[in-house]
Amino acid sequence: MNGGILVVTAVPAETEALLAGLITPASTTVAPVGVGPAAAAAGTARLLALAEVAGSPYRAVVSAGIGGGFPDRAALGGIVLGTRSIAADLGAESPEGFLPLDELGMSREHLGGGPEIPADPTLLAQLRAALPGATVGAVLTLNTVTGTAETTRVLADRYPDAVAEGMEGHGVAVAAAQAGLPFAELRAISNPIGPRDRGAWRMRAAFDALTTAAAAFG
Ligand SMILES: O=C(O)c1cccc(C(=O)CC[C@H]2O[C@@H](n3cnc4c(=O)[nH]cnc43)[C@H](O)[C@@H]2O)c1
Repeated sequence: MNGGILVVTAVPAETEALLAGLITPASTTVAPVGVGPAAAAAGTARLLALAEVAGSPYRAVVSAGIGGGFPDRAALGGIVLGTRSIAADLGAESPEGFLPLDELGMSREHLGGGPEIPADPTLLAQLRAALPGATVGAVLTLNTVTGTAETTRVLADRYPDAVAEGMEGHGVAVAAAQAGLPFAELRAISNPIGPRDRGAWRMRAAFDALTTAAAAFG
């Protein structure tokens, strides 16, 4: 869509939930690009490049979908807006703890967008104004869904401002950064981060929240 926003999700069900809530569908493209940061980065970069080649580049990119919420930081069925998207397992272990990619001595040109990519302030402000009930904080991107109390505690301690986790945000952010486009991340909380417990999932509430939140994209 010429000059429109590109909203990418992991799976078609998330795309459909958002499409059901758009007010002006002509100004927003919603598309599934795959699960995990690699698929999300590759799929988003391809869509951005195709639009550029067609002479109708997008003006902004949003990573949207369901996600896990840190207990007491983000409510089930609520919406989270990311202040920054963090590649929380991209780096190196050491006896002193996790070392993020930018602390491994590599030159900046090899870091892509870097292991932490901030949301565009103007785009985030627009989304916050449209979604005043949203929880705002850092969103982690992980290749592995957190499933133990220990990992939950480690991540919560390492990132005190993190409110949610997903598997795509940072990958989408890298594609947006490399295309020079504003980026933001939106997550509807489907499950608490912690010991694996399918009984605690609230998928219907999260998908309904995505549909309601879609009005923020126009
Ligand atoms: O099998 C499990 O234990 C499990 C727990 C949570 C999510 C899944 C998924 O397969 C969904 C991955 C999909 O949804 C996003 N998502 C939703 N909740 C989380 C989460 O707690 N941590 C990370 N990602 C989550 C994610 O962005 C993927 O697109 C399985």
